[in-house]
Amino acid sequence: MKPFDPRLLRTVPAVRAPIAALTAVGVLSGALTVATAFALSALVVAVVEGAPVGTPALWLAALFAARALLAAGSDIVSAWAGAAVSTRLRSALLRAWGRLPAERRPDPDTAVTLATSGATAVEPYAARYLPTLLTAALVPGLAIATLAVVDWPSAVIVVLTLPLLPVFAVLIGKATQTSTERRWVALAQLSGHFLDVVRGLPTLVGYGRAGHQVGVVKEVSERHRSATMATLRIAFLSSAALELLASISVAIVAVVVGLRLSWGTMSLGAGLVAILLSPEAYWPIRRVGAEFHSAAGGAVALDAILAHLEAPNAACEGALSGAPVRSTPNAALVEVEGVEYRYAAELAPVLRDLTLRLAPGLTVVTGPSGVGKSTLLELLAGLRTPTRGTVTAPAAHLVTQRPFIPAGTVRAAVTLGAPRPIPSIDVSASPMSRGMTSTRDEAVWEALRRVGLDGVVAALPGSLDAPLGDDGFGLSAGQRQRIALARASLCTEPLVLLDEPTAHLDGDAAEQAHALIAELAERRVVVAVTHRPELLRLADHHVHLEPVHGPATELRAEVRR
Ligand SMILES: Nc1ncnc2c1ncn2[C@@H]1O[C@H](COP(=O)(O)OP(=O)(O)OP(=O)(O)O)[C@@H](O)[C@H]1O
Repeated sequence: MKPFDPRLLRTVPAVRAPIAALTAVGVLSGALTVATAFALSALVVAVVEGAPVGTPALWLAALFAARALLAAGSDIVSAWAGAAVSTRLRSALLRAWGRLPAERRPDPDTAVTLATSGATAVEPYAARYLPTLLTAALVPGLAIATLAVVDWPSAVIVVLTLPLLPVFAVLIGKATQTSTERRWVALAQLSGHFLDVVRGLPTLVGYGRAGHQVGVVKEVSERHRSATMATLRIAFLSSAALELLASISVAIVAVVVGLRLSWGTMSLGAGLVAILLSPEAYWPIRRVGAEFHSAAGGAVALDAILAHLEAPNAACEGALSGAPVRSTPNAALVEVEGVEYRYAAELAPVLRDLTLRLAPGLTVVTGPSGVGKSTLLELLAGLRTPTRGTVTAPAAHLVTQRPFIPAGTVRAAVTLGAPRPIPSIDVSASPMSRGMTSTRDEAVWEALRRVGLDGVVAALPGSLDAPLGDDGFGLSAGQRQRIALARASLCTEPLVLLDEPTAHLDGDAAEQAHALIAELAERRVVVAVTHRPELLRLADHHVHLEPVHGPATELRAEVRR
């Protein structure tokens, strides 16, 4: 954990302006403090000597007002800067992960922690700690230089005692680093575990094991609590230690000034300025110590976030250096050349030495469970990178076994991923006229009609605007599949990949869906993994995968009808 990580300014250039503005505010406020010390001592001297107090009092009031205005302005700028930094880091992370193939993306626990609490934790680091650090590099110099002019012995005392503060701050910082890292690991475990529990809740409830998770979450939370308390203990102790050191140093200056005043070797004005100014030399460094503790979590999070933001570059370099990966032709050509795929280096390959050339039309992929059919679709979609060989494919639209349905309206679920505007389609055959308000809605109704869902949606309150819960809550498995197929019919990608698209459909619904798939295959390359003989009968090409030697899969047959 470095006190200052210049990668933040490099990777998120947008933060430079707010940090510079906050630093300028800090330095200006330091300069005003020096001026206030002079005005205050002039006022006291005037009172003691019975001189007119109007001018110094006016100056003092003006300086106090300016400092109050600056403090308010700095709060506003720092709140804005903090929010801007975390928002930009979050979107940079999501963009970077979106560009990566699935197997290079971080695991969901890490991703959730970094993009939520991680990015938020950087706020105090960027908005408070960094400006304070830069202010602390400038303001003590200003205070010491002024002291040297007004009263050089006081300046010497400050110069000799000031370095003790950073030395102690570094020693305490080392202890904080370990405890902060421990707290961060505990937080990642807590959120990861919580995510797993939420995901598996239906299964846990089904097996009567949900109650047990309460104890597990409690135990992980307890670990997080004790790690947080350890960090807070160090933070409070270190602040107290730095305060004590600074107070002793200021007391030394005050005692020496007092003695010299009593001996008559120093004027009252110079003595007052020395006593008022010397705390200003220590104050910014003490504040750095305090801010460091509130920003320590952010510094660790920032380190992890920047490592993730820099990783995609490394991945791109790997691709350019000749590793076999997917290439994207302009034509709708789909080729798989000598492909091997392993989920992890230590695991046996799932696919091995697979070579395919897929022509326009419907290709049906069959094979026993676990043979690697879904893996093949993910390779064709570019979500996975082959460990050996090449995949050449145009942009693809993938319908997975359990399609994702966003929370929102039926319209949003059907048009997810559809181009804007939706390409015009022939709706003359559509009997559905209710609720048609625009060309986009007409296309949505037509897509729903093709999968036999138009009647169901029209009967819903709000029809296309009917709300759907999280991940399509409220839809049956078959309706979810039909919405995904309707979505596929609106997409324009030249390659359509369907993983068991009609597994949950029977009778008429399956027949309608098969007809739609065959229709899609008239214009594009459609690859469907299925166990249904009805869909196989419609296929132009058939690819059968079989495990041959051990766990690896080889292509057993490619039959052209
Ligand atoms: N994330 C993963 N990590 C490790 N192994 C995996 C992972 N996902 C799948 N596998 C393994 O890869 C093999 C192929 O899985 P895949 O889902 O491609 O099979 P499939 O032919 O589509 O099966 P099904 O017909 O049951 O859907 C299986 O043995 C599976 O256990």
